[in-house]
Amino acid sequence: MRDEVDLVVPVKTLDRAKTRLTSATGGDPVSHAALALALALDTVSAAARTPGVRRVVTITSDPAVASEMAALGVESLPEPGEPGLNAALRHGARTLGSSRVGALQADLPALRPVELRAALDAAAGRRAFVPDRQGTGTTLLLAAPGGELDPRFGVGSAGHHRLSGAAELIGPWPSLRCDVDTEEDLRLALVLGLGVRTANALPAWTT
Ligand SMILES: Nc1nc2c(ncn2[C@@H]2O[C@H](COP(=O)(O)OP(=O)(O)OP(=O)(O)O)[C@@H](O)[C@H]2O)c(=O)[nH]1
Ligand SMILES: C=C(OP(=O)(O)O)C(=O)O
Repeated sequence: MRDEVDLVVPVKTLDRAKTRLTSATGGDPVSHAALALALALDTVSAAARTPGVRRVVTITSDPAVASEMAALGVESLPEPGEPGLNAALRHGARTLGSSRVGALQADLPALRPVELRAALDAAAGRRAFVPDRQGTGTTLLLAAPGGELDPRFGVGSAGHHRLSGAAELIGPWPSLRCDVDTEEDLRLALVLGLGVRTANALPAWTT
């Protein structure tokens, strides 16, 4: 039987999220929040449909995000007292107490379950990470079974995860490596095939 994994997905409050994408929505805060939410919902929906992913939990202090996730059947945990992305992920991983845990970024709107499954298989029981398409950031970090996640997300996180001893996984998984930070990333994700929520929240320039 396949090893099962529980995934923690961090989501900032929508009014602070995806600032590098602000120009894509013409500076309109309502459209921007809708796009940021759609990115996260499509990511989580694909992750939850991946065989062997037992549970997906978001970490967020935004009640609108928690409520939309609940409508998908996905539970949310509040942020811990300690600020920051890595603190949120450590808190989520420890709260879940899973036999195997991973952290997945919330901005993968083209994510295909078959590609996430292939990356989980490639980890083969190791603590491992998948770099983003530029090779500098990280889209997925997996703990070894029973091991600590030890997240080191932030600028240059691929290098930090590599230095921390995590195995680097690079495979034919464009949808897993295409995190959407900028308009250029959004255009590429559109070509790969966006999830339905992001497709519906796209700014006018894409149509
Ligand atoms: N819960 C939580 N999630 C965070 C925090 N910081 C970043 N994230 C999430 O971590 C993921 C990766 O962050 P980034 O790719 O930098 O996204 P972002 O911070 O929304 O985008 P920028 O504002 O453009 O930097 C996104 O899903 C964010 O929502 C945090 O402090 N708490
Ligand atoms: C926080 C990260 O995301 P990005 O580089 O996309 O901001 C990361 O990759 O560690």
